[in-house]
Amino acid sequence: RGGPLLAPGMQPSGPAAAELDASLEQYLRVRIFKIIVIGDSNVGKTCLTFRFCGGEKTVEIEGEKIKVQVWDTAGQERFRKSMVEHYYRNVHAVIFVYDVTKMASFTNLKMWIEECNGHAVPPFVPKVLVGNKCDLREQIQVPSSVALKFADAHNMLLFETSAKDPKESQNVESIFMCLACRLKAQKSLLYRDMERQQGKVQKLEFTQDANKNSCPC
Ligand SMILES: Nc1nc2c(ncn2[C@@H]2O[C@H](COP(=O)(O)OP(=O)(O)OP(=O)(O)O)[C@@H](O)[C@H]2O)c(=O)[nH]1
Repeated sequence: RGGPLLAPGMQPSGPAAAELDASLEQYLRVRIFKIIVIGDSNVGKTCLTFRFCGGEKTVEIEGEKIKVQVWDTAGQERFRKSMVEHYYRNVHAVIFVYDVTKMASFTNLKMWIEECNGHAVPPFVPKVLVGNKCDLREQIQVPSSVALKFADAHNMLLFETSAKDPKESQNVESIFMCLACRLKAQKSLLYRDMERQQGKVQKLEFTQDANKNSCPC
């Protein structure tokens, strides 16, 4: 990628060819995970996305490079209409965001979940709930206990964080890393399943695989 195109007869040989092969193989092997960020307008979706290295980052999990692509969506209806199909297409994970200082943004989550389900996002697609703006301690309207109950009921993990507080940047990072780990764990199960169908693996080892990925969450 990015290098000159070589005419037939000018192909590199020896170590140069091996290097080219290795980098091509590595390039082709990088899997891309698409994560979308959803929630009311002004809850901090764009700020959270930017905290995660401007929205795209290649991470290494268990020796495998994975490109995590975060799609920031618009909360306002008038901006969403034309784009919404595009956002949900082939999505690998979903992050629902609310503002801990705005109860309405929390109660509206039901509507966002319905929208997500309405776009046929399969149930196995991992979803997490993020309560943003925790730095505004005096203005908190959504108690953690209520959010946790909601997250449990919808089979999601809950993260409370702040996209503005630099001390929380590690926490923001761990939201995306957690999803990347889960996705990688899912994919390796898929690969094992395919190998099993081809008679290469005798038994599926779900627990062992999950442990191997040492997910931070
Ligand atoms: N105090 C505080 N303000 C935040 C935080 N995250 C975002 N903001 C502010 O909240 C406002 C909205 O942030 P955005 O990231 O644009 O929100 P959004 O959800 O992308 O909004 P839409 O694009 O309208 O859907 C901005 O003024 C941000 O500076 C946070 O963690 N703490």
